Amino acid sequence: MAPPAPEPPLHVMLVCFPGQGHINPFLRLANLLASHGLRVTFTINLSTARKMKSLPSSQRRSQELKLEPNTSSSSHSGAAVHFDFFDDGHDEESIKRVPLDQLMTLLEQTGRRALPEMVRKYADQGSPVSCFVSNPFLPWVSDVAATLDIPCAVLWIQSCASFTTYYHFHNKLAEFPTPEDQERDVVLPGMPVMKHDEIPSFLHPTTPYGFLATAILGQFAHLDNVFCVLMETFERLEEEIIGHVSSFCKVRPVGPLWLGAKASVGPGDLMEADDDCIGWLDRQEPRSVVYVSMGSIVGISAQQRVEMAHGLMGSGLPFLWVVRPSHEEGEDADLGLPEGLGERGKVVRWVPQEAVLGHVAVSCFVTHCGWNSTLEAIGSGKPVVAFPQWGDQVTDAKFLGEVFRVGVRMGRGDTWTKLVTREEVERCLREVTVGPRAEEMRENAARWKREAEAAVEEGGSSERNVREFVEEVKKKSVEMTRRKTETTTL
Ligand SMILES: O=c1ccn([C@@H]2O[C@H](COP(=O)(O)OP(=O)(O)O[C@H]3O[C@H](CO)[C@@H](O)[C@H](O)[C@H]3O)[C@@H](O)[C@H]2O)c(=O)[nH]1
Repeated sequence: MAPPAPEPPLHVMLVCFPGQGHINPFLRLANLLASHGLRVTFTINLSTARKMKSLPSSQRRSQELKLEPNTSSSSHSGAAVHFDFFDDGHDEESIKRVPLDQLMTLLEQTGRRALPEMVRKYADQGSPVSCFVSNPFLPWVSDVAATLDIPCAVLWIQSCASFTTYYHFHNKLAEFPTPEDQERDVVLPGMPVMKHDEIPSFLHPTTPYGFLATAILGQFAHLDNVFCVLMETFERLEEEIIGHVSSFCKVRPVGPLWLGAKASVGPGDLMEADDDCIGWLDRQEPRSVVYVSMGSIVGISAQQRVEMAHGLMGSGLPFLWVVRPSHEEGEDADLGLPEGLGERGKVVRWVPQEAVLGHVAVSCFVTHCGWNSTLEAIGSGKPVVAFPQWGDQVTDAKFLGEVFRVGVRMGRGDTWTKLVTREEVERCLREVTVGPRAEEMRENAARWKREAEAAVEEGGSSERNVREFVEEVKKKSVEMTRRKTETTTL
């Protein structure tokens, strides 16, 4: 008699929002789950996927479309990361012109139709979807999952501090700044007191991005639909806050995903990296270079670029600066940087950031404090100059400076309109590199690096949480199959 056919691996479908800050942690989670023997389907809108795949395979970090998991075990037949895309009716160029609020609606309309079709397709292929992992900007995914009777988790890709702040705001559990009292402090359990410009700025009454608050808060209205919140953080980093959040919500800190996933993240970069930046770093003295990057979305004004340039030059330190024109200026606009800038520094449009931060030549990181960059700095043990612009970045900056104690904050208030002068840039750079607290910041950064590595090692808190999540998905899958069998036989 022929042996029974092997069971297909559990199948988890990750639904990602089209932004670099989302794609990176989602791809990292995809790799990680596949290394635990799951089949993972990474789903995103087609026009974004085209940009991800079009990158040259020679690029240092973004290798070719990665279909095999980073696993040493061969026992998980069929386990891998697969890609599947839903058509949003746009191409790579036209999607860039869709305003963010309209993009949200477009993704919901096209995604709501496409996901059930994909689920049917996989069931027909003998690889039914056992679990969805949704994105905080796509709260409707958990509705779709509920309609299909498939369990759904969410990957929260910002800090637990931001999570609890949004939660308390959504549920009206604390006092927040109001139009009448714009400078009110915010007091939340397990958190240091936050000033009005330290809460995620979308929650402030003066924000021009109210629709983003609505989108993010949508996740909290759907929290009952998800059986667990995977979080891109680690227990030691936000111990007290995670402890408090665990009293009202099932959270599993699984980060830093970039350290845990170990492998390259696949074809995630939406921009092409400079070919020579690592070679350039190799030619610099150890612990000498200032690395400057404002992530994938933030563009600083032309005037601010000039101040930054003079501040960098005035510091006398070599620098690697990732800078692009702002969205309003357009991709091809001239950066208008002062002459002589190239003598001590290298100006590029995109780098393989993990490799840059891990390079021995880099001494500190001037960052906008997106949560991915924050965790990449923490996991690389580099002190920071925090230059937040909006959203969770201002909260992350507070934690980097005052709680993790690995840096200083540059500029306060509305940095969109207020200029941070060249003198201020220089002063902050001096403070983190040679100032009286520089050594202490370096030691703290080195300690956080060790903590981050310990969290993702075998038996570490994040590694354990991933394993327990996989077990939970298995149990839920068995329950789901039993429920469906009972329904069919009735
Ligand atoms: O030259 C570069 C610049 C950036 N990166 C990567 O791009 C990602 C950027 O992510 P992040 O640091 O989080 O910044 P944003 O792209 O600005 O992220 C958005 O999404 C994040 C997650 O929700 C939020 O925390 C931020 O506030 C929001 O701006 C990181 O993984 C970086 O390693 C590169 O690889 N090369």
